[in-house]
Amino acid sequence: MSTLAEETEVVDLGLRWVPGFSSLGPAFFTELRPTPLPEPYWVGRNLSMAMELGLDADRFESDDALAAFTGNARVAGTRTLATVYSGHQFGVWAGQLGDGRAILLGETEGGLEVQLKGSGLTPYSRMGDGRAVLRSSIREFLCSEAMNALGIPTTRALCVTGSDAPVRREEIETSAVVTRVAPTFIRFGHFEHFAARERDEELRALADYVIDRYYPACRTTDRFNGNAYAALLEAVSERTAALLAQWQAVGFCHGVMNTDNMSILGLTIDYGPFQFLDGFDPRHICNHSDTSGRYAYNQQPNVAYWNLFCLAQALLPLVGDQEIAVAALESYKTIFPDEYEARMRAKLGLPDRSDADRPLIEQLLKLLAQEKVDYPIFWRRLSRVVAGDNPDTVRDLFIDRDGFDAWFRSFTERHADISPAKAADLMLASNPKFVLRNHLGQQAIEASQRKDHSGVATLLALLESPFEEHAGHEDFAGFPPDWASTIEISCSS
Ligand SMILES: Nc1ncnc2c1ncn2[C@@H]1O[C@H](COP(=O)(O)OP(=O)(O)OP(=O)(O)O)[C@@H](O)[C@H]1O
Ligand SMILES: [Mg+2]
Repeated sequence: MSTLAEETEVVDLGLRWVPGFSSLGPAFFTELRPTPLPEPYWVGRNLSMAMELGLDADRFESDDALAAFTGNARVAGTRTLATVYSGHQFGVWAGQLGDGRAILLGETEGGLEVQLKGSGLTPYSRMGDGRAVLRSSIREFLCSEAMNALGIPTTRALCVTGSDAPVRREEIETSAVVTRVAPTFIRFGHFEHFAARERDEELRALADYVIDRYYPACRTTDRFNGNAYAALLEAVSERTAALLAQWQAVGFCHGVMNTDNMSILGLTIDYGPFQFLDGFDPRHICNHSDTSGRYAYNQQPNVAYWNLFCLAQALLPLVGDQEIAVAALESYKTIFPDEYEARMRAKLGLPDRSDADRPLIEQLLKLLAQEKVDYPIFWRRLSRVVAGDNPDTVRDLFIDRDGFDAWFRSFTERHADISPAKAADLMLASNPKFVLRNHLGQQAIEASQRKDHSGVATLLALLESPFEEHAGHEDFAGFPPDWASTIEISCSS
């Protein structure tokens, strides 16, 4: 851990910083400096994120930026810190956790927090080394941006820097730092931390901060007799429901839905063992360490609700009434299915809702699951069929042709009164051609490990506009190779 007394180079990135999270006071964090990494190099840079941050493109390419985003130089105007949180991991109370390898640089004037993940030990590192490996940093970098381009709320990623400094996981790997961006990185676990310690004053300060900054409408609501904390719980619950609907519709498995990995803003956070489904298997478990399948794909909506229940428990001292707290979670049960159905309707090219939609979706999912049909390819091909391609391109994905034909007849009947051009447009904008499948990430990672970072840049460019055709890049939109199923992604990162 670098103490504040040590002197490091100071660089000016031309960004203006505001106190943000640090204004909450020292009960919420430890102020400290990142630990430098030797001889850093660029692995990936995201120019569009830099523009959103207000970071000048030339400055972003500079050695100053390389040093700043590795944690090797101090950024003028920042007060770097690691925050404390607790959480439930795999359904069990884990006690104090905290940013064990993430250090907050600060918040920009534009209201975005910038955080370095993998930047060294903190008081919350427990048994860890404070580092992140290149492999997992590239995955986080690419997936953050892929999710954003899919329109799914997420923390963002500005860049990845690497260093040959060794880190020990199952084997020796090299280190990297991913620079993440979000309005706030506050998690359910931050609230659980102060609730578990019965520190109501800090709990209230945190809730007030979150309401004032991110949910101001909770102050003026009539819901729950004007109980702002119940309104906050309801708002978080609704955002989480909408997020989960998007994950399920796109086929995203998070892999570690612990309460410390649940964003108070309903953002996807902590890209560890995540996976986009290849073949559609509702029981798919993407995390090799998740032996019981607690976080299997089809469990995610229920787990999110369970996690919201933990948040409700944490907020109970502020809400003041158990019945109100439970009532504030109630809308999850209607918003999740409604949002999910809306997403699936868009994937099916249906602009308006009908009672026939739910059975149409359910029958399709049953068919897809029966044969583990490739999920992204099915949807993209179906979109192209509505745009004019031969239906056999989809039919050929199924062994049970009769089953598919019966479903396709219902699908065609449902489309009878819909303009094919309109439906095709909706489908091609709802069913991505490019998703960050495990094997694509793996290829880019292996090249980067050989110091060829061009694969990261290529993937980023495709994933930043995943609904475009990108002629000449068909290889990135094809079936996964056989070896893809042997990739094991665990919590080790
Ligand atoms: N290599 C490490 N060194 C120190 N702490 C770690 C390390 N890996 C994980 N942790 C800590 O263990 C806890 C659980 O880790 P988890 O995998 O959920 O998070 P993470 O991937 O480190 O980060 P985040 O949730 O910020 O994306 C967190 O407190 C995290 O900071
Ligand atoms: Mg985490």
